[in-house]
Amino acid sequence: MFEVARASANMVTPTFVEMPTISKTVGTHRKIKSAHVKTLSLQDFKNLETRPIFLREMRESLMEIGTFYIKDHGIAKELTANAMKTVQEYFALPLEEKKKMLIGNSRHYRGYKLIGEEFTNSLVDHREQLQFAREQAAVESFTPSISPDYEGLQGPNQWPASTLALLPSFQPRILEFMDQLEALSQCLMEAVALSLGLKGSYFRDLFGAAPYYRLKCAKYPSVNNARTIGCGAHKDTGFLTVLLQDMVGGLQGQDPVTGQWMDTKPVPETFIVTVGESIEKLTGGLYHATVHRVLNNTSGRDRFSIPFFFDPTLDARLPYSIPNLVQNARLDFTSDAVKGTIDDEDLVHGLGIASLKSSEDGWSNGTHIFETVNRCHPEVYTRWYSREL
Ligand SMILES: O=C(O)CCC(=O)C(=O)O
Ligand SMILES: [Fe+2]
Repeated sequence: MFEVARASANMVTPTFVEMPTISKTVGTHRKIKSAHVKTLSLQDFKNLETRPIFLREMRESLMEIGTFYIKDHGIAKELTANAMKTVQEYFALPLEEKKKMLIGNSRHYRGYKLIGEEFTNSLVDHREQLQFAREQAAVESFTPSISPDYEGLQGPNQWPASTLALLPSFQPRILEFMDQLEALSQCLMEAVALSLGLKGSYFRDLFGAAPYYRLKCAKYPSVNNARTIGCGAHKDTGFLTVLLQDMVGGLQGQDPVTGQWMDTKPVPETFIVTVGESIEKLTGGLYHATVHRVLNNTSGRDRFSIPFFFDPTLDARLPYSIPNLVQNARLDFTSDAVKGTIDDEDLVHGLGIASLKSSEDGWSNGTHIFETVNRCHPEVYTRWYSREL
């Protein structure tokens, strides 16, 4: 469906490209007037009077582009600024210090990754990375090549004592930021469910008590060499991504109709929200996972971003698609159930969640996530999971 473009050799600092107004139908449902990424206010979702408008805009954004900005999200400005600051301080540490936290040390795919060690579409991504996930005890019974691989993803993050001594607020700030992003993601998934005409708790039930999430902190150093790319073109693979970026710019999404790249400009006090391939699959393509990339950074300033990837619990089994989704018609979001004023049990379309969990018919979320992280960090697999162990 998409032509996945690569950075061209003469690519320079990105400038905003206003998309031409076009009207074209994609598949059976997608009518695009312009590839404009909307800004939605979470307060409009929380306010029952404005909720129907919010849901309409969310549905439209996810059908047409797959991305929107969220503002008034409830995460304090200071907390977000501190998270960004602590990430910048971490990346400024000497390489020897950062190497104490190498991702390869962790069976749970947590830690630091040097620049030039990740590839997307055979081109090296020009960024340093630091990975976290929910702080949990490891699965004690995990045995490589006997247990499902994905059980190995669960576990603690790396917190080297010397790093914590140098950056005392590092650990609490990261953990607090993940807690807040989890709460925001739960709320957004409730809105996604309602926007699809499902009951509000549809995904919450699917997500289980401990949704699996990952926080990726990235530094894209400013370089003179134009022949690299910050991060190659891809779709996120899971359910929901909530991304914080600084003011440098460089993130682009691909217009699903024209294939043109458009800048996802930094907007202060917002997060960028995208849905991934799992949602695209579950909705039978109704909701679109945006192809995106990060240009090579030649701005003269280092760029930092913090995407948060939110997915169901690792042992969840998911349906191949949600049956009976309304594909075309504009939904009427004014019913009492959508507005949260009555119990929304009656609103369920499709399969009951309980029957899915025990069913062998669905696909394994854990296996899907394991494949994703493993594609990005094969060195962890080689060290901890390979069959020769
Ligand atoms: O750094 C960014 O702005 C985007 C990164 C990204 O798309 C990813 O890591 O999946
Ligand atoms: Fe991405």
